[in-house]
Amino acid sequence: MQVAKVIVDIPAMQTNRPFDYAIPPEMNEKLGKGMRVEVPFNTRVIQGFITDIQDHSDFEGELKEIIQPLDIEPALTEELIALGEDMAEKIFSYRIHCYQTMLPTMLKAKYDKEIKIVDEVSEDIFFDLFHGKDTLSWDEAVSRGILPKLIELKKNGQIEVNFILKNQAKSKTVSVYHSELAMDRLEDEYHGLKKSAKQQKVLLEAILSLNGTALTQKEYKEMFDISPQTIRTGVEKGWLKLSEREIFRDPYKDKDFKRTEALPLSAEQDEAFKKMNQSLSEEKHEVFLLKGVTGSGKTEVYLQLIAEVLQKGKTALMLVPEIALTPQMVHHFKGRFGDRVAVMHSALSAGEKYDEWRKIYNGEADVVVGARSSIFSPVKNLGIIIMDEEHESTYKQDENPKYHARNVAIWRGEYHHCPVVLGSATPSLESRARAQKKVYTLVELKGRFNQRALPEVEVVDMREEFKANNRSSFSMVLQEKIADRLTKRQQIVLMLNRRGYSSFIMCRDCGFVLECPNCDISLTLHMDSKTMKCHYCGHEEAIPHTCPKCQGHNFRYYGTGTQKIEEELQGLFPDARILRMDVDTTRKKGGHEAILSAFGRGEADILLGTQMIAKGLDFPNITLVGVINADTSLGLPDFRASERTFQLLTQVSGRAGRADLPGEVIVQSYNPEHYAILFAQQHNYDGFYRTEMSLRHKAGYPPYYFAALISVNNPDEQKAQRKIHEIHAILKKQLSSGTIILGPSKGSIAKMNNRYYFQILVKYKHEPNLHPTLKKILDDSQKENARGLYISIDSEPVNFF
Ligand SMILES: Nc1ncnc2c1ncn2[C@@H]1O[C@H](COP(=O)(O)OP(=O)(O)OP(=O)(O)O)[C@@H](O)[C@H]1O
Ligand SMILES: [Zn+2]
Ligand SMILES: [Zn+2]
Repeated sequence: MQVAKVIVDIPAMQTNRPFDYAIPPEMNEKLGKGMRVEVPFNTRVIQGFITDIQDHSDFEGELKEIIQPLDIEPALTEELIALGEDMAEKIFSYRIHCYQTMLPTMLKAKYDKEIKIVDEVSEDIFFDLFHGKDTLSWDEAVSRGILPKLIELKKNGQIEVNFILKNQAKSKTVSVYHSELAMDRLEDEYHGLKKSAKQQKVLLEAILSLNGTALTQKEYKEMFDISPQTIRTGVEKGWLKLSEREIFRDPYKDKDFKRTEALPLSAEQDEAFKKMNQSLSEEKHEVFLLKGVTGSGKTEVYLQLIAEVLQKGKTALMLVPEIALTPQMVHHFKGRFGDRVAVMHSALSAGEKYDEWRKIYNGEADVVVGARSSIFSPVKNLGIIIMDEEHESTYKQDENPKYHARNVAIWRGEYHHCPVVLGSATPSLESRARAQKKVYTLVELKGRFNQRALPEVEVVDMREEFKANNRSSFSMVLQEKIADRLTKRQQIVLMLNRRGYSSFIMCRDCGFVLECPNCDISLTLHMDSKTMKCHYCGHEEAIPHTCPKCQGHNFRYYGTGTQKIEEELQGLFPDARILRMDVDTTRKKGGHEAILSAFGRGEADILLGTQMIAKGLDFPNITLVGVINADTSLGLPDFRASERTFQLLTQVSGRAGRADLPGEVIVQSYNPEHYAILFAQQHNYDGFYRTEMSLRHKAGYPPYYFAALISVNNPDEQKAQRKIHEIHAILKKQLSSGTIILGPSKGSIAKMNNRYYFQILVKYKHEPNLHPTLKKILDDSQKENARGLYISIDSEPVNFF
């Protein structure tokens, strides 16, 4: 009898191990590891993943039988099965959660499926199994009990399974407006307008700058503040044409990518390349920290390493922070490797993501470029894993399973005996410290490509500006430099640092601040929708006109949003063409790309945005970068605040002067003597690293200590509190004296979605007892879990107090 080990879909400690199921005789030799199956569990029928197949079971009682397979080929590779097992253990997660995270949404959803013949089959099969048709519905195959036969056919590559999208027939389009008029015709219209036709002027300017690009009404509103009414006027006057645009569209699908060839490497690039290529040819697992200043040409080194890997018939995984999946990045990879590249980005629909996943699964793509979750791509025969901007906190998933893509990358690199390259101009302290200890191999690119100079950085003391009666958000020197670049027709990037920063309103009379009724935070003001929103639970309400507490009418609006800054900037420079990039203007699919491409084409003089503009941009004409407020991220109650600020300033400064024209950076600050700002000014990563390390050492923070954050939440504040004290007592008893237990304290947000949060932070250097103790706590709390008490453990918290 064949026995399948199955991880069932019940996320609980007791079920966090494989259960044995008998494989019914007709499915003998057909089922395989990684396939999903339906199994009976207690009185229910649930799904599960087969993790192994054996010929006996140690289970004493009578084994239940597998009901039916849910796949006709494995959804998970053997590698991913093993990875999920290790991962669950390390991060205190459930194996079922880890496995589910690895799969594209499409596979998990309840779509109708059909089986299609894709290669020649025998007459018997065609007539008996498929009843003389090319396709067969999944449900029919199940009810006729022929899945085992189909598994065989799938193995031979004769059939494939397709999802039937219910809404496929429905149009997935939105209305967009574009202009088909020639430039000079539009110019004529523009000059023919009456002085009073202000809105129409704005519209024509926008149309001119868009150069035929089609936008939705909403995009017009958000990018240019043009009302739907004005759009209608534009249509009536024949300036704009209405058409339909697909919403779910792979923005890169129809593009032709110009093929590029490998560029001759600089001496420094070549040296770095050779070092890493060494472990490629030795098929050795080694983790490299590629520390290369902004503009040093890391991308070309990545491309050439990947080319080597492909030459050897292997595959490559290239991770980038989501936001860096710009057309530029995609161009680099598609341009060099063509159709062999699968790009996984959030702009794809579930169906398109599944298509890319399948391309990878079937080995039709051998280079995968994608954000965090693509670290689980089912690539076989990996030759290299590269993680660009390795310091980015988006590589850590905040929700369960709380994994860090860097750790997963290293695990997979070990599995495949291949190198892992962590690249950054501003490596995380953790990685830099590991390189120091020779756990990682440090490879450096110290200069910019072509010996271009790093930009000159000037720090402006905003307290002095205030004293000198300058109430504007822009210092005098920044205003001068902007004016200068505008006349020289060079481009400017302005960053508003809004980390941990939001707009809210306060009553001037009594100090009342509007808070979320469900959470313990103030509501954020959104001018575009004219509402107050909670960023945690989504609660939304109208902007109040009277104070609920004192009935006053004098509200003060706090938090200078990008929108307000834009208005101020436009006031100072009425002729400047400004593109704004923030959460509001990029929310929709492709918004990010549209803005950046427009800027790249020179359709605007100034790109004004939040920290999302700091990364990856490589535009030759940017000669001035301004940071409007360097300090907001310093004030955060987060031990990484200085590190984040240093990284952000260094990254954004790095956008200036990347080509022939030299760059300049103006950093405005109220703490101009802060070391994070000074080291960023001097482009002195090593100095920052040393200073910050000694501070972390004194304070007992990572990377000197490891940390684990245990958090408890319950709708009843007292229950949650009681539990956290219980846990505290256990930890005190079990852990050694060298380990620091902080708390219990209220969560960083004490109340979220009507649940109360309490937490304990454990800091340790070597604590063999921690893992078993925490596992036991989780185990014992299972029964309570059912009553709405949640315990969660983050083994590598990114944010804590
Ligand atoms: N070998 C080369 N030959 C010609 N141009 C190169 C070469 N290497 C890099 N460049 C050019 O130098 C510029 C900077 O390179 P790249 O964008 O890769 O920098 P980076 O190290 O990724 O910087 P950042 O960390 O700021 O993103 C790019 O315009 C790139 O095209
Ligand atoms: Zn809320
Ligand atoms: Zn009031």
